[in-house]
Amino acid sequence: MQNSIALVVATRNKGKTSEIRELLKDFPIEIKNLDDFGPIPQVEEDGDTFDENAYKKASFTARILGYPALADDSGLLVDALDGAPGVYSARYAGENATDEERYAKILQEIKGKTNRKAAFECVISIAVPTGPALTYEARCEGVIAEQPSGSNGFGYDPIFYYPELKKTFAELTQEEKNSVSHRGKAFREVQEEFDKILIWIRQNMPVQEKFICSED
Ligand SMILES: O=P(O)(O)OP(=O)(O)OP(=O)(O)OC[C@H]1O[C@@H](n2cnc3c(O)ncnc32)[C@H](O)[C@@H]1O
Ligand SMILES: [Mg+2]
Repeated sequence: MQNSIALVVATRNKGKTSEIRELLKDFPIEIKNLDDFGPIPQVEEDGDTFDENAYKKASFTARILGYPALADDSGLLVDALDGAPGVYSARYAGENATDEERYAKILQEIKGKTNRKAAFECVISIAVPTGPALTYEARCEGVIAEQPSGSNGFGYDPIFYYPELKKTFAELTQEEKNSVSHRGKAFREVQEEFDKILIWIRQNMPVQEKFICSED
């Protein structure tokens, strides 16, 4: 009998959670969400890079909960806006804005510009409570659509047109999006290294009992 490892997916974004669960579904781990625990203080995502913020979220969660944790920090970079919204993607139109308000602001700002190139970037950090972490990152290139289209996915997906599939990300199924997206690509590396990651977690966890769940 083998014991499996529990891993907390440290995100409050339901769209991301769903994609990440799908990307990790074939692996021998027990995935926990933040909702599985009581109230947890929110991490301030004040880093200058996706790397910094992903590490902050993963290491903070691991430390507070005593489990290995995986965080994703990601965002949209628009060429004609000098890489904005970038690390500010989640709060581009203000803290309480909706996804629609955020992408409407981008459409407004690039109105009339000929260069509509954009990219999504994603950094995954997997951390243990004592601090060490592993990092994976990827990028996906596309263009900003003239108008929003599609209702799948989340965030900026309705305005992110992916030329190879001639659709916006919001017009793709979750499986199709995961097969080409920034998050999907970063997780492909996680998947390839999964055995090594499990060994690394076991070696770096301070207390062995809590994060190992018996399989029945
Ligand atoms: O920090 P957590 O709790 O994970 O959730 P979040 O929504 O705040 O996530 P980020 O801090 O990483 O902010 C990234 C923002 O970029 C956008 N984004 C990231 N990945 C995306 C994707 O695959 N499709 C569309 N928009 C995406 C989306 O609006 C996110 O809110
Ligand atoms: Mg966030």
